[in-house]
Amino acid sequence: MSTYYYASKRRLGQLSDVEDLAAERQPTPVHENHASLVRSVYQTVWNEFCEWCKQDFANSMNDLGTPPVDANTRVKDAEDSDIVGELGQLNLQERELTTLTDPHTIILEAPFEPPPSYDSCNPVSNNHFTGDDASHMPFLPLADDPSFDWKGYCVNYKYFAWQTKFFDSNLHAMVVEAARRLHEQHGFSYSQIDDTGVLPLSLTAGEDGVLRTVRYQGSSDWAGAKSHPVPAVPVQAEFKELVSQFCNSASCMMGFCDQHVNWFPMPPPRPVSPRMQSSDLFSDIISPCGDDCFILRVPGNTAIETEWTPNEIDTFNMILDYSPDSSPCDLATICKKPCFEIFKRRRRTLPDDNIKRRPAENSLKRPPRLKHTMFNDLNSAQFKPNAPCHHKGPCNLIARGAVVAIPNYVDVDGQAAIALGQKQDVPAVRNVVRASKLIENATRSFVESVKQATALEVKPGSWGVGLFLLESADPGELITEYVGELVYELTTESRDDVSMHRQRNYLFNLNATFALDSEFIGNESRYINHSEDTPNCRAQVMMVNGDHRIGIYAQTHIEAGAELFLNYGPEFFKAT
Ligand SMILES: C[S@@+](CC[C@H](N)C(=O)[O-])C[C@H]1O[C@@H](n2cnc3c(N)ncnc32)[C@H](O)[C@@H]1O
Repeated sequence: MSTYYYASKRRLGQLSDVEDLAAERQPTPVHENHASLVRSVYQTVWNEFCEWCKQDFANSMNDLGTPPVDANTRVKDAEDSDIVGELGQLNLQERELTTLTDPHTIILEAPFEPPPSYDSCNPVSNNHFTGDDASHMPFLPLADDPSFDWKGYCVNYKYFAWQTKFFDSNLHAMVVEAARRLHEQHGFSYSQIDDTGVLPLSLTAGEDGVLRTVRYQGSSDWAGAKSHPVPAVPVQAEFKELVSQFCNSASCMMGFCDQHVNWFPMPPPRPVSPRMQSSDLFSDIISPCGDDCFILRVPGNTAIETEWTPNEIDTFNMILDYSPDSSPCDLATICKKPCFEIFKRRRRTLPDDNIKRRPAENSLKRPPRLKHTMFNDLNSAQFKPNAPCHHKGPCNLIARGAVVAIPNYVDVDGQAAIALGQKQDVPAVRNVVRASKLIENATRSFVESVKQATALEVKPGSWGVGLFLLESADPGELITEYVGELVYELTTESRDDVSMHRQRNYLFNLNATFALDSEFIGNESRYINHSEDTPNCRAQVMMVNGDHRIGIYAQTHIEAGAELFLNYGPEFFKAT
């Protein structure tokens, strides 16, 4: 039996609605079912798009070409006419050919030397957040270098870039146009279209649904690419997504800033298998966490237990999924439950028989290794967020620069944390306002200092390229800021492999989580070479408005024209 569909602005919702309309409206083409109508519309759109593509391509090619040679045009001089005769297509009408020489052969004495390897680096003025690029491998670096351990390098990555989703703007445009027609002309809802499973991209599914990303459709001139369907995403979801694009650093003034907004969200943490059986948990405890500590309540204890709500149980189970070997004392604090109850529940949830004790490191993974090739602020072990600066004029090592953390958490002394919940408290709010003012001033002070920092020159130095001062600097003076990509641990490891091989490294260790890499983007500070004995600069990590930033300061008086040196630290040149 065939089903009839009708061209209607009305949203059909259910297929049965269609039959109710049969008496009122003229039937349009006959189809077997929803899927075949979707297929037919998509086919039409596809054909239209391909036709347009051919035409568009032909137009583009015509735009590139010179006007066709006019058969009546006379080529003026004999030399030119010879060439026209020989090359046929070449239009020399407009060209001035002055000299022509006979072709000759150049015999090379020796093959070309391979060009020296070089580092390209895009100039930037502030840090860019990259995070972790170790999940997919964009390309195999040094693929033509047999001495590069590419197998070792691949271990750093989960998969190749071409295994990730590919965004095809043409396909996207066709799917959107087919959806628009199905919705507007045939009354399909977007989820009905999805349910047929015919279109190659889902319209509504989660973050990747085509309707969510409809604004990325590209700049195609095809008429279909310009007619967007009404987004099916609920307003709240759309709003939530939009808000998430704003910088989550309360003190950052930039919309869509690439340092704070995570455009490529980190994958969620992966569940971890427990390695410790119940008895192992005792070995880490130095002293009981309180009267309810599990080490005081031996098995068989009959103490009355508290009631656990389903929500509390869910939270506990979720924490166990990701951190199954945490001590019951810690979990007691997190879950706000007596420690011995945590211990008992853990034993029930993760029975000892199911726990395989095994070595900490997965044997498939490369063992962790020391990062030898990162330099850092030599005082980083004592790193404390610097206090807000109250001084006038630029920041330097003596008038220590600017500040601290997110304004909502900082009081005027840069010490006491003010909980967000206390914002209604007037003195606290006043402090917050004053603190934000200080932070604003201090940030400006640091940024201005960097802008006004000393003039520099990059040229061949003591080791490859070096950085030179063009005017003198006094001790403590800010010379420049070290900027680059903020990368996570895994990315640091993968980039380290390439750096080690090329023996050129631009990674600056910021803290346990982040490093700054100026291999691909950075400024002139990436060229500062190392000197263990006579460094004339020093690097210092500072908190500026909630971000780690690295100031490069003069350590001694430096004369104009001198090359700058940092002490990279004892680990940098150690071989693995
Ligand atoms: C941050 S970069 C400095 C700029 C580098 N000279 C260049 O040409 O791009 C660090 C790299 O410079 C080289 N380098 C710097 N100081 C050195 C030194 N004292 N001895 C040997 N190599 C040094 C090493 O290759 C090191 O990995």
